[in-house]
Amino acid sequence: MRVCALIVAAGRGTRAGGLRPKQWQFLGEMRVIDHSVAGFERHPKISDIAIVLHAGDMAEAAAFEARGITVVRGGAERSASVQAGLAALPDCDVVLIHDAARPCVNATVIDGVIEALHSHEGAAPGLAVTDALWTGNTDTVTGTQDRAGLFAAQTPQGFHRAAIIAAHVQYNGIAADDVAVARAAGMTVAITAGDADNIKITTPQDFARAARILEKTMDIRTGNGFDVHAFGAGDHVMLCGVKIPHDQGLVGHSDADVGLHTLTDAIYGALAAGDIGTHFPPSDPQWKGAQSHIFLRHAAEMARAQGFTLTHVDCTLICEHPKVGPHAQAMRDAVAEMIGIEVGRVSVKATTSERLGFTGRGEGIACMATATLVKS
Ligand SMILES: Nc1ccn([C@@H]2O[C@H](COP(=O)(O)OP(=O)(O)OP(=O)(O)O)[C@@H](O)[C@H]2O)c(=O)n1
Ligand SMILES: C[C@](O)(CO)[C@H](O)COP(=O)(O)O
Repeated sequence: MRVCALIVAAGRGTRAGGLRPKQWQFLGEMRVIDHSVAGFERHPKISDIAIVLHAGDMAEAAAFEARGITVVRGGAERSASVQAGLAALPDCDVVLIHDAARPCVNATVIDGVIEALHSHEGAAPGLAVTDALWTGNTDTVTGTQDRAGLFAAQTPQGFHRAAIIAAHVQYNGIAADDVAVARAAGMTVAITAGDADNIKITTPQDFARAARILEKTMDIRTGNGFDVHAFGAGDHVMLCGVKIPHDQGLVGHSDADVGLHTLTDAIYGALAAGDIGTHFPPSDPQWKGAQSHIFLRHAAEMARAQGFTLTHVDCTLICEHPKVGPHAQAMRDAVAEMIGIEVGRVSVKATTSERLGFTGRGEGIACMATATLVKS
């Protein structure tokens, strides 16, 4: 299932105040909209992102477009902005529609919506109302309201793409959200787990709340890895999961895939969880001749179990031969499959050492790698 995100940011933020609309104001180092977009950019299941901007903010479009994000001009009401975004959306099966004004969205909330869309036409996060509810005028309670069965609606609200486009076309009037539009068209919408931290910035006080939430929840880690294997007898080498015919092999306890070992160490490094030898000791005979994807999958699974999303890996192989370029795409595909992220987040490249040192003399292959992990 191909999943797109549509982030609406064309409102004027009148209730929040400030010199610029709320989505352009800063929360720490980044603007509100940047936090919201980053929540989807780093999510491994999101393939494309479109954002909707106000006509007066289109000067901001180029910076997003340079990152591969589709930008479209919004309308006077939120639902008009959503419709403009839906019309410009890249090809996908389902779309998650999110307020730019919700910068603290996390991967668990997004995952819940995506999961529910396998069995429902629509799905959106909600929080059961826990406070007592009153009706009132400005300073006096005029009545109470039963809270049973009431939910506070959040975004992202997810739908099968064709169905929500049709629902918006036939909707008359101004909708509170896309769930209202979907339900008016007869779609069923599942309620998934919302998060009290997934607040919408609406009033001036919400900026400080959102900043506290982001400070508390964001954990970004970078790990690096380095490994070397010597050439020995053989007729092929394994590099990043790809078998490459060569007049020598690489020597090692396992299949000696120097690329996968380095990537594995980069992930363990980001988790501060030792190195490949800690988890798969070379003294243990069960790993003799083992396929190295076992090690990389273990590291990626460990990251996931600790609540991290692997957002990017970058690996540089250092050798004179074999030539890596013709195999780089197959290597990227293989690594992406092993660690369960999009291939666009996997980089495999190579360099020579200009005939200097042990790699230059063709005695072995070295590799360095970086992995980025995010918990939000
Ligand atoms: N014509 C509009 C109105 C709203 N939005 C977006 O819809 C989200 C939720 O709307 P809301 O919080 O009501 O934002 P504003 O309309 O900007 O706020 P206000 O009502 O205070 O002016 C925001 O990300 C906002 O930018 C939009 O894209 N186009
Ligand atoms: C879509 C929404 O975020 C759901 O809670 C909300 O309805 C949009 O904002 P508004 O404050 O209701 O305009």
